[in-house]
Amino acid sequence: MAKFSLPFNLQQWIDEHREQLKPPVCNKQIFEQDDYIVMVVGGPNNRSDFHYNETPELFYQLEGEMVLRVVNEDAADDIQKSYIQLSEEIEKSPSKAFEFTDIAIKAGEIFLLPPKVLHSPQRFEHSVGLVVEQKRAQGQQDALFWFCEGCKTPLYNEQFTLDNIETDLPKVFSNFYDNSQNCQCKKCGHTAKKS
Ligand SMILES: N/C(C(=O)O)=C(/C=C\C=O)C(=O)O
Ligand SMILES: [Fe+2]
Repeated sequence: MAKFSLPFNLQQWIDEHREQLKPPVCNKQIFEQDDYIVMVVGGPNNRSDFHYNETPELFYQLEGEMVLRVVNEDAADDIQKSYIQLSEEIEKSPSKAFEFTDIAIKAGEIFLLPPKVLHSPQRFEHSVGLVVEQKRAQGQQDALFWFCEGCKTPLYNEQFTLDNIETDLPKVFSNFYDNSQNCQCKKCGHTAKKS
């Protein structure tokens, strides 16, 4: 027989787990069963990366406000690009600056991010949101990208298999920050700092 947890009070769950929503990502999964990845995410988080996800992400902001910074290289461009397309473009034009748009998501608002749109969640103090993602299919890979804060050109990216959404992202953060060559912009010399 399938195992499932009985309905519970989400606000009470949040109140009991608030202290566990810690940077850099501040996320905690609320179900063990993993057909969907359902997370509560607090703030302030500490993220300068952009997430590439082959599947959609649903954001429902419960308390306070967050900003989802998305990459829009060029308004006329299709922003749902595969990892291969993105990395080929970066290889072809490594000094091309990317552009970003900030999407504010306020308490009570819901937002569905399409697959393959590079996004960087910026979460503020005293904010809490619910995020729902799909369990990744076999062979499907996520990636994290960093762009120079000075000249907006690509600094580093890494593909990875997402098995555990609480622990897999910080491992890639370390791969980026622990190598000073990744963090130094070859175009303008600005260095990304872990805050
Ligand atoms: N939506 C994400 C994301 O990284 O894509 C968040 C956090 C953890 C999930 O991976 C977020 O919204 O803060
Ligand atoms: Fe994401």
